[in-house]
Amino acid sequence: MSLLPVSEAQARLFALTPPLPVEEVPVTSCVGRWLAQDIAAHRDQPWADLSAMDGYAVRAAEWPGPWRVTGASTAGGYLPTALAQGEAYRIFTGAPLPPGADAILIQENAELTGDVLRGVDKPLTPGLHVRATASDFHIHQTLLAGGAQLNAAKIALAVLAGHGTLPVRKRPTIAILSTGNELVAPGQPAPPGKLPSSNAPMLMAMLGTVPCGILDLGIVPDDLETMIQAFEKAKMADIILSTGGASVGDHDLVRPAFTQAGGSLDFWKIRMRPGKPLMAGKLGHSVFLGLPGNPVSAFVTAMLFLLPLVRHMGGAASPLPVLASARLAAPLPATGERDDYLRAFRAEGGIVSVTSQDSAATAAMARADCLILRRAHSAPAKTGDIVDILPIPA
Ligand SMILES: Nc1nc2c(c(=O)[nH]1)N[C@H]1C(S)=C(S)[C@@H](COP(=O)(O)OP(=O)(O)OC[C@H]3O[C@@H](n4cnc5c(N)ncnc54)[C@H](O)[C@@H]3O)O[C@H]1N2
Ligand code: MOO
Repeated sequence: MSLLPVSEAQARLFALTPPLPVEEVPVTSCVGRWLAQDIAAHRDQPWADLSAMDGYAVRAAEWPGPWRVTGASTAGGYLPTALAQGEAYRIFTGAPLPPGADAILIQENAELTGDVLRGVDKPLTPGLHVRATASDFHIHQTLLAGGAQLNAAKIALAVLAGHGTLPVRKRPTIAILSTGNELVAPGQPAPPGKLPSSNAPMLMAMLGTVPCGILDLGIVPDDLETMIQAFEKAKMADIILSTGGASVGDHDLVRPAFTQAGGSLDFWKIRMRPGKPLMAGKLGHSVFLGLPGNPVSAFVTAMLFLLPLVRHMGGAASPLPVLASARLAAPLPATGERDDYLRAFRAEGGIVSVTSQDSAATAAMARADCLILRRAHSAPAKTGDIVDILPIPA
């Protein structure tokens, strides 16, 4: 079987399923979710000409007064009546200007004797310290595009626009199977021949950065029947995620177990290093993603396939990771048949690749804060060359 280019595999993975259905979610629970449609304003913001400062509402042309203070306007108070000539209103931040007023004399520049007000310092200009009606946004204006990811600022905007809930895509549920006879649960004794299972905790940490629900189905031994049963159980999730058993060895049973459980494989083996044995397919309504067992391979394939799949199912407009550019602090050798995703970190002099690029080298992986993408058949790279990188989310 020839190796599938990464971008083709990503496209085929997304083609296995449309984004999940839409649900209305309270604004306080929307962070990280993707909007299912454009969001328009239900109101003007500000709803009237509002004062930006504490002081006095006046006509700028009447500078420097004197004015007679005949009323007051407060945020949330009665709507002020119109200002007559020579009149000023006491006003506070966020309060509406009385009709006729066009500027705010801040109280630091005001001299008040009884109810007679005079201005000091610089003359007023119309509009000074006034937030004009709808200057932030106006009713019916489209404020947020479908597919945008909701962060704190976008949620604030939606609330001010009049929304209490927002239409977002459902979060995918993910069932994780850690395959391998050699594995023991985290923190358990690992006698010779055994190994703490680190992939599920690592993947759960990565999935903590995207909206989803996780079902850890634990360690599954390399036994065909048990593995088939594990797939049967995992079918309730939107995504079935396995690690290990993806390669060609006698104990690599994930593929046969998946197909015997009724799954249909869409692709296997990607033109990338690490991560070649990655596979994907469909089992019932679930998308199946089989990651290689080596921790570094599982990490890199999760960045390039698992997190993008969650974003795609969650309705993201741009589910793929975004490349950045960086300068190399040291040369890199030519690449071979596969795209290399080198673990690296950003230092003062540029990007430095970690000492070991072995796909089982977890200590080296833990020092990395980015991946350098070196496409297949690239010539050697020199110190100072600009390369593509994928920042690793904190
Ligand atoms: N003859 C060939 N051998 C291999 C090939 C190949 O093309 N021909 N591909 C190699 C590549 S590339 C990779 S990557 C690995 C992937 O193998 P598997 O997905 O079958 O993974 P396992 O053999 O089950 O495990 C590999 C390695 O990772 C450790 N492991 C597994 N699960 C976990 C876990 N949950 N936590 C921590 N560590 C885990 C496992 O003990 C092994 O050391 O295959 C190459 N072989
Ligand atoms: O492609 Mo494997 O993931 O190198 O180690």
